[in-house]
Amino acid sequence: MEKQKLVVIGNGMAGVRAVEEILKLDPNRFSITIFGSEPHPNYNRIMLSKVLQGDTEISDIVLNSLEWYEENNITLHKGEEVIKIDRESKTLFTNKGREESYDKLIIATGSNPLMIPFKGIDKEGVVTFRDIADCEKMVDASKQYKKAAVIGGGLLGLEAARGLLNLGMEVDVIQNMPYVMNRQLDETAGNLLQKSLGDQGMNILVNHDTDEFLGEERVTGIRFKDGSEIKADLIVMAIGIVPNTSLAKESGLTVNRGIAVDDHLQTSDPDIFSVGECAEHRGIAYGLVAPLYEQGKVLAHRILEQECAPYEGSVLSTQLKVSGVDVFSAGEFMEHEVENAYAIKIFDEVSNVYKKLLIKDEKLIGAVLFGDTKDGNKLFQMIQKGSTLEGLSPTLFSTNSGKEESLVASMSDDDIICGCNGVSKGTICSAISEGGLTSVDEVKDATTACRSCGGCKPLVAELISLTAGSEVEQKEAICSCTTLSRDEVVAEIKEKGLTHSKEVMNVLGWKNDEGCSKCRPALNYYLGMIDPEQYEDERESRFVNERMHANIQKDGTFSVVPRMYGGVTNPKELRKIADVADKYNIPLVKVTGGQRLDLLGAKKEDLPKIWEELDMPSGYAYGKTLRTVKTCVGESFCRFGTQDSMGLGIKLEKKFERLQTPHKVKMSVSACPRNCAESGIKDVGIVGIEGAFEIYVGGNGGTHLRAGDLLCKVATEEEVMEMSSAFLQYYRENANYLERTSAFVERVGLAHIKEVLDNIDTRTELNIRMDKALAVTTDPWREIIESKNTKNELFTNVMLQKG
Ligand SMILES: Cc1cc2nc3c(=O)[nH]c(=O)nc-3n(C[C@H](O)[C@H](O)[C@H](O)COP(=O)(O)OP(=O)(O)OC[C@H]3O[C@@H](n4cnc5c(N)ncnc54)[C@H](O)[C@@H]3O)c2cc1C
Ligand SMILES: NC(=O)c1ccc[n+]([C@@H]2O[C@H](COP(=O)([O-])OP(=O)(O)OC[C@H]3O[C@@H](n4cnc5c(N)ncnc54)[C@H](O)[C@@H]3O)[C@@H](O)[C@H]2O)c1
Ligand code: SF4
Ligand code: FES
Repeated sequence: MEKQKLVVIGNGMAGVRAVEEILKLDPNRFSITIFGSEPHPNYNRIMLSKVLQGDTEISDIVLNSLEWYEENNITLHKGEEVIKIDRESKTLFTNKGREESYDKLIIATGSNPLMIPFKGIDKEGVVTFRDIADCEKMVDASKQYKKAAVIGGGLLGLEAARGLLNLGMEVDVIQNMPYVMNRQLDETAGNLLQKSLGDQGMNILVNHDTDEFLGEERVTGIRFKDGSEIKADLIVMAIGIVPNTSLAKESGLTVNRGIAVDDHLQTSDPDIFSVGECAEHRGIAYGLVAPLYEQGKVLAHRILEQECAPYEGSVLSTQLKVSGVDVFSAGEFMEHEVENAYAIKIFDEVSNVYKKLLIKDEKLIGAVLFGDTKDGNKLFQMIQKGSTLEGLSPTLFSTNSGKEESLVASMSDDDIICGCNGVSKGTICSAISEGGLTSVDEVKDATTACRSCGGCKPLVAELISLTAGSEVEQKEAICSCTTLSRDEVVAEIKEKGLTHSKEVMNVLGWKNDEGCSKCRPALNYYLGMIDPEQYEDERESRFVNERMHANIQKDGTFSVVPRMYGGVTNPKELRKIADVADKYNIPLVKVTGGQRLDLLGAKKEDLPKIWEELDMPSGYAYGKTLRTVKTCVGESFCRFGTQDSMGLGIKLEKKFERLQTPHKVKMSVSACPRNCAESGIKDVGIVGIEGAFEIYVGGNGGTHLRAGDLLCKVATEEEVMEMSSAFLQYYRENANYLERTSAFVERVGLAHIKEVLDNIDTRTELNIRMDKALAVTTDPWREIIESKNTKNELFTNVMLQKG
């Protein structure tokens, strides 16, 4: 039988997923052609937020590679826009002059960003956030401009704002309502979120109605209706979306807000279907992938004339993709907007945990969670099923964030783990046991779970542990270029004697020959850690700060922090610093939390001269290395001091300076339990007690505040040096790249670390390997000053890459 011709307009997430569903059911029925106006294969639009935030790269977010289209005999016309549909002759016309006939047509043209015609909206510097091109525009703008304003405090606006902050811009978020995410949260949760984002550096202006964009050719600011103004040289419009229906409308299909479809995604023309954000089903045009993927499944059955339950609409759940903020909303969220509904609320103002459940007819109809969202999935299931509150775990009403048992074990097989892709616990568990799967990426390939927003990864990882149990250790691939975990990669490097990142990628069958932003720096670290004597550092694999040996600042200048061992300095050093600050017009000299001086605002081209004139070692304030050893004044001056904290701190810093570690390491020494040097929140913190020292490990004073665990008590400074060295070497050899000691200690367990380090032979071997690693380190500033080539390459003629 000759194949029917299926044409899809729109090469986005919903259209291509519908095609995948069709191919799954019957790969031979249609000859398939897809038109996409973007010049890319289908990519994960959701992850653009993460690209902007610097967590991943464009190359990592492709969902269907060009090979996939080829393997499935799909003709893809990318970068080509369909401009007309002639339903009479069943023919399409494109902007490149092509005519294409069809038997069946799917319209999956998505949405356009909503634009309000504010005066001045056509000025340069006003952008939307919808596709790769928009993302690139924002990244480019951030290199030249400083002040961004995002109009719209919804999911998109807040994710864009976080990205722009990460790109070094100052960001105002303009919201015309009393609080942010008003379409998903009540006021209490909205205010908590606002506070938390404010703490991250976002300046949120609520109840602000934009009147006009100011400036000549390029925007320079915004005037509000109350007459007030702010400066802005980049404006991102994120005030919602409008279904892209113009083609459908012009061809005479029934269009309301979106293209009207029935419960089988058929439009008013029996040979034309529509799916995704452009389609309107029972009056709703959805803007999240989960419903669009559900639609794709039903469409596939219908177009292949196979039996399938109709699509009856979806309940929505959302999560904001901004790290450090846990917020969840599903179903109804305003009790007074639903007749006869009431709410159960808990608000712990100390830990900032808020939970609200909405109930009607004793059934759960909605939930809002802030600060502790791990029950989100379970609640979402209950809302979808219309469950009663019976059987609701009492832990749901706890505000003890993060400490309770996870609920994944208690979920039933038909509970959905991956909301975006509708994958149940049962499906994932079967795939794990039948396929012997051990990594999240393998589960993704086998089931599609984790393929969209990635929010379900922790649950999938937990299921791998639960299902595979002790037989298989749960593993997570180091990045999407490979299915191998960190431990496997390290073992292979050792066993096969691999010496370069490229060689690792080749020999271990990397999917992407060039690697990605995750694996390149990680491999560079692992190779150096395994064979410090032979390995040559691959500078190009490092993040920008580490390549430049200085921290890049918002305005493109750099900061210079020379070493001050133990936070101790002298008049000679201070004079040199003052002279350099004067000579190179350093705008700000700041005392850091690590007890040293930071020269902020240095010009890139001045860095080598500044280093040379300072003639002090690099303080590595930019590196995945030992940063500082903070000390209290101790017995020399303090009447409580029982130990020489400064002396010991200087010894530690001199020993471990320049040590490459999986993430930054901070140490400190306090000479009594009053702990003036904050030893309880350092990666390695020493506390002097009568006649002995306590060593604490895994402390963290940053975003994830954690008190260190007492590793041991020792009597002498020599033992402190030996034990700290053994711990740090064990961490270097066993932690994942970019894993802080706090996460490492929690993951492997203090008891395990104690057991390893209690063994005198192991401890000695760790110390020997540590000494080998330290023996080959040199001061990077001095190295650059002495190498004309590196100096030229880095400081005269290079473009900075994002890193
Ligand atoms: C930054 C960002 C973050 C997001 N985060 C989330 C999230 O966390 N969770 C979630 O569920 N959803 C999220 N979304 C929404 C989600 O990405 C969309 O719901 C989804 O991509 C919609 O799929 P679609 O196929 O309908 O539209 P699109 O993915 O937009 O695809 C439509 C495609 O059709 C093409 N097209 C349009 N007209 C034509 C034409 N005439 N000819 C040829 N091609 C045409 C367009 O260029 C586009 O590539 C996010 C969206 C953005 C922008
Ligand atoms: N994490 C996620 O799930 C996620 C992330 C990004 C985008 N998305 C989806 O992308 C789509 C677009 O997101 P969005 O945030 O633009 O839409 P939205 O409709 O969710 O939010 C728009 C926000 O802009 C505000 N607004 C409207 N007009 C305004 C004006 N004139 N001035 C200031 N503020 C104004 C609204 O009050 C609202 O808070 C949505 O479908 C969303 O679900 C989802
Ligand atoms: S930690 Fe103890 S010894 Fe050190 S300065 Fe504070 S009080 Fe003095
Ligand atoms: S929940 Fe979004 S990918 Fe699984």
